[in-house]
Amino acid sequence: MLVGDSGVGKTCLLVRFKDGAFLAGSFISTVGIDFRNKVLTVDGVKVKLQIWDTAGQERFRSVTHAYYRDAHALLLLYDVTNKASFDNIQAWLTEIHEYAQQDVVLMLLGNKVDSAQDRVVKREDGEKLAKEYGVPFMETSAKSGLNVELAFTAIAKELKHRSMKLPNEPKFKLHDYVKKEVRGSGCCRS
Ligand SMILES: Nc1nc2c(ncn2[C@@H]2O[C@H](COP(=O)(O)OP(=O)(O)OP(=O)(O)O)[C@@H](O)[C@H]2O)c(=O)[nH]1
Repeated sequence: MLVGDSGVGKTCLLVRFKDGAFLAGSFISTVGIDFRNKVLTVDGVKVKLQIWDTAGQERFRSVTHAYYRDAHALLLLYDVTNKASFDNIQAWLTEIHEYAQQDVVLMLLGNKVDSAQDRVVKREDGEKLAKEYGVPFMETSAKSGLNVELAFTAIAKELKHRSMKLPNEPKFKLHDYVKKEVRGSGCCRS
């Protein structure tokens, strides 16, 4: 499930991952909740991800609360060009703590890194916050595609590992895996 303030790029991130495209132009806010499926092959095993895209707007909050309970993983986004969306991360984490399963897989994503000139949230601030809460962290761009595949693959690997629990398989380490992240703005393919 994708969560975070309105306008941080949740729908665009999902569309980039699902269709490999960027929704340029006018911003159409998600109403309530929507989902898309994508099948990934992870270590030779097919994993079907059902990805729920939530509305970031406050007025839909009661709708999204109802979905937290069934989520196996949450991608929590802020927009590196919008300080308020970063400042609200703690409130989102409180909400997640209240409504989601205790062992939910959680990852923090700083999106829109292609907009280097408009950046107001430093990479180190994202890293620091993620470290404080023990959450894996990456910077992404739905516009350029930077780290989008990697973020969803990391989640898929973790979920596959949890569901299969093969005795001889080494433990998958999500925190280590996200170190494959490509740094920079990744500017720009549409
Ligand atoms: N430059 C840039 N713009 C982006 C990126 N991702 C999204 N946007 C733009 O940000 C705006 C909001 O994107 P959405 O994906 O609709 O945001 P959202 O988080 O789904 O918003 P809600 O549905 O209201 O919760 C749109 O105008 C997008 O084109 C990105 O990675 N880079």
